[in-house]
Amino acid sequence: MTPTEQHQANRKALLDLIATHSFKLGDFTLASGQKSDYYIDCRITTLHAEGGRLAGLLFLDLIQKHAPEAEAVGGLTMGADPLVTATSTASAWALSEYKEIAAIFPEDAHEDPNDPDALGLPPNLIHGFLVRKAEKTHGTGRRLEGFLKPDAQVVIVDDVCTTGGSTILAIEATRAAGMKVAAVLCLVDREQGGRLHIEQALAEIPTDDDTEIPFIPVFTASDVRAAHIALKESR
Ligand SMILES: O=P(O)(O)OC[C@H]1O[C@H](OP(=O)(O)OP(=O)(O)O)[C@H](O)[C@@H]1O
Ligand SMILES: O=C(O)c1cc(=O)[nH]c(=O)[nH]1
Repeated sequence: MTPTEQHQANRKALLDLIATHSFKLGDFTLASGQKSDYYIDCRITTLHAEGGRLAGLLFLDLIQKHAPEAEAVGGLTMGADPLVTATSTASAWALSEYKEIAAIFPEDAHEDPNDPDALGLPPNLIHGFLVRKAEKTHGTGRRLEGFLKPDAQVVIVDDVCTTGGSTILAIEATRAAGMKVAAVLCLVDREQGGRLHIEQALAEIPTDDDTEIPFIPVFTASDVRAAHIALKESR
């Protein structure tokens, strides 16, 4: 399987897990206070062993593509917690796998687009940090826990985006701590305006080379609903 085929297979497997375990119909109140007749409880999937592995691999692929200089991934507790850990762990496994292969084939451990056997450069470790909803009033009193490095490029993640308010809080706290947001990833966009709010917030952040900071939702709520229906019909 090529890396692209593997990425697509991981995407499909993760979508099916979300559609099976996380999609619920009923009466729900959302974080924003809005009412909804459905809820996507992503934590069930991101805390599922295989769901966490797949989410980590997919987020790592997206970070390598859209924010290759990123040193860390972080987000607002607690929707982001399993995603942050899964992504940082996936990066450590990727590096350890690279080192194992490079030890066996040291002549391939280089970057050369003309050499089909070239392993490329070793993948970066992506560390993790979590943003508290409120600063701790004891201990270290920190708002951000884990990785913290002034001017480091980091990627913000969230499991669900409805109004985008939670993701924007994480972006603001991360910037207030002195780090640079290089991209924003979200597992499921509910298509209720959050995308626009996040993109507007990102557009206001000055970047060194005037490029736009990307917001990348992996799935939409419509994808999840369609997969839920398809899986139900196939049973
Ligand atoms: O786009 P928004 O309108 O901000 O809504 C999305 C947020 O809602 C959920 O978190 P919740 O506030 O339920 O808290 P939890 O993650 O601590 O459970 C979810 O994990 C997102 O972070
Ligand atoms: O907006 C929210 O609070 C929300 C919606 C949803 O589908 N899932 C979730 O975890 N939070």
